[in-house]
Amino acid sequence: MATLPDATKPVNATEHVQTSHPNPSLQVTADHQIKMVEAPVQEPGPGDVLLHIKATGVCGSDIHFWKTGRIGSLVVEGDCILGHEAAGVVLKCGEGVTTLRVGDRVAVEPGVPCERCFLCREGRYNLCDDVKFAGVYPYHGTLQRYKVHPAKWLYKIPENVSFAEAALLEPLSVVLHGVKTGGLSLGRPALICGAGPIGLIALAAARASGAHPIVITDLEPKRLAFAKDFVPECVTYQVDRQLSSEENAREVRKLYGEGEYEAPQTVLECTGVESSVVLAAFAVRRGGVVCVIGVGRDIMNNVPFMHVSLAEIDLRFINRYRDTWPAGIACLSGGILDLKKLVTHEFPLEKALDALNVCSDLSNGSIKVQIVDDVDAQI
Ligand SMILES: NC(=O)c1ccc[n+]([C@@H]2O[C@H](COP(=O)([O-])OP(=O)(O)OC[C@H]3O[C@@H](n4cnc5c(N)ncnc54)[C@H](O)[C@@H]3O)[C@@H](O)[C@H]2O)c1
Ligand SMILES: OC[C@H](O)C(O)[C@@H](O)CO
Repeated sequence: MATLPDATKPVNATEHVQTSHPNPSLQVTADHQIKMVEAPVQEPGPGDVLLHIKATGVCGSDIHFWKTGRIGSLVVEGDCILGHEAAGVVLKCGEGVTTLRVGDRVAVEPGVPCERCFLCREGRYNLCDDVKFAGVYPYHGTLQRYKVHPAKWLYKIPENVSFAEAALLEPLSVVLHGVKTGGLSLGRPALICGAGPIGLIALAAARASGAHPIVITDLEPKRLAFAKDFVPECVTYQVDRQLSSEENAREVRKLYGEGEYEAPQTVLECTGVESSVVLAAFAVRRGGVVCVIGVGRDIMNNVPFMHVSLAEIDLRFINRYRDTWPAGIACLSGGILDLKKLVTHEFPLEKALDALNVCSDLSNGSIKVQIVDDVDAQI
């Protein structure tokens, strides 16, 4: 069998090893189709391992890549296997791998940075321009049975963390980076905007951080009902489309009390929608922090910068994560966060198309849809 020097290379059929092992995969095409395709199985190169992917969560970005073919500058220019929220089992180790063994259960950090640029050297590897991110063209993702990944970007998971939970470590990582950047703290009021998977994980993290009170917003009553069931201590606020963002912010503030001191100290914005960012800026107390986690398509021309500057609101942004898996694993394994309820739908790998369809339909109450592969995959 040929050995690949770099397992994260873009796909090139001649560099793949055909085996008799079926490897169903979910691919998106440049012309907005998704299809189940039999993919070749790669051989792990030096420093890499071959994984059996046991669980992958569907992310909103997978739906965007399918429906619109892009997220900002990330464009689907050719066939690409989707999926980046994953966990699996080590099937085979490449040359020089000393940290993992066959049979280890691992969570996947999907972005493999260059480790040479100044940002990588500063430790801000999430901003690396040369990152090879699984499931973002031209790098194949985890919605397949067999996937090669560098051992360095895999984390062993303890027995009390299931594959489904371990696949949640990726969106949890986004939130952990947001929580660190936004600075939630004990007894300080917090606001979470948006009750999708990211907002709900942020809600759980805010509660675990001791923030109090915590209000969460959304437009959808179903999502707010889910939030209330998930974290009963929270207060929910349904954003009123008839009101301006400033008026909605005034209503949100009333939920905390009358004074400026009672207003949220930190807002974690998890919608990526301009009107919600504006609401966040008006709802946060003077001198507070708005951490924008959401990434949307709005140009954000209406963010009230005069108000932001006069109130010295600290507007912060995050892009993915850096060095968050160990803390995420500790949170799940140590019972600090219980995210199991977020997985509302599960599909076998062969039915991955159905999973994406469920995820793209907001009316069915889905939160996190996962694709699991329970077969006994040998190599
Ligand atoms: N910064 C990063 O690295 C990073 C990583 C992952 C996801 N994201 C972004 O985080 C955001 C949330 O991700 P998700 O998976 O939870 O998405 P999602 O679409 O499932 O959830 C967004 C929620 O916001 C709600 N919403 C929409 N408009 C609103 C408004 N005006 N006010 C209040 N709620 C509103 C929606 O009803 C939905 O429940 C997305 O923008 C996503 O792109 C960013
Ligand atoms: O959590 C990571 C995000 O979903 C990714 O950055 C996305 O933009 C690419 O798939």
